[in-house]
Amino acid sequence: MKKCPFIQIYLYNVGVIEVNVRIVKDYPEISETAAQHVYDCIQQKEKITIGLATGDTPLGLYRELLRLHHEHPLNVSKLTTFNLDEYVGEAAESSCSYRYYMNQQLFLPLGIPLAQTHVPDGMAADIEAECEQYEAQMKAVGGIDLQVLGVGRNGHIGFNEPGTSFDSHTHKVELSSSTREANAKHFGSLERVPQHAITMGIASILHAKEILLLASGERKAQAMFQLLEGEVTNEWPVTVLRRHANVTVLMDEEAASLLSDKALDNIKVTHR
Ligand SMILES: O=P(O)(O)OC[C@H]1O[C@](O)(CO)[C@@H](O)[C@@H]1O
Repeated sequence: MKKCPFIQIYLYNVGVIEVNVRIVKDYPEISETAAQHVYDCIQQKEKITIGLATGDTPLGLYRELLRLHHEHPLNVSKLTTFNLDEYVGEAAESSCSYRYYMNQQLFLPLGIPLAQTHVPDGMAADIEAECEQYEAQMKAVGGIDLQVLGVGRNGHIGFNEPGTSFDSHTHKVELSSSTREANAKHFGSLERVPQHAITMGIASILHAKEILLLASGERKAQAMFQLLEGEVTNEWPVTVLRRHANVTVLMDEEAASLLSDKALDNIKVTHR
């Protein structure tokens, strides 16, 4: 991987916390950097479990990862994946489901056997049992090595909306109206967006050994400000990442646009 500035922010008013932050120019650079990191992690390990996200943000990562894979094929037999979330009531065949998204955007072109991929089953007759089983499956493979995350405008991670307990595990959630509105474009209308989803909980996410959060665009600037300069609070679920020992936040200049001079003064630039 080419050497890139690796920036650490120390916010002294909340004790010394270390969040690795990389501010790159724009979305294509986020995608390339993230894909290279994921590719390298897969290459380096004998066996790896990766947590994956949906939404618009990781699309570039998946595209770039496939490009790298086509240049120098990955051994996908050592890869297991777990997705963060799924809509309740959307079948795998529905073009609005996250299973469908993952199959199209990554799994089928990558050639990974689908049995090695996991997405919560939004059609399960017993959603609670499905949530428990999903947690058990993650545990059975030894947990997630690298979790890729996006972030909602309101700071949600996975589908953990503001107010979600930091102790939560995989569970059923009611989606906030802002999240449903943000995702309405994929369903054709707001009415068609499911009211509920299954999501890994915040404790499930924090259990990952490493977390890579991607944030692009001005829409994410407030969440980035809260993450790096606000209080750790479940009103902004993303802020919980400050409690994790190995988080990298990869954002573009627009997503970094609300960071204060004080925070930027505390940035130390090092190199990988
Ligand atoms: O990447 P986007 O489309 O901005 O979405 C951000 C977040 O919102 C979700 O799509 C859920 O609304 C998450 O899966 C994602 O991390």
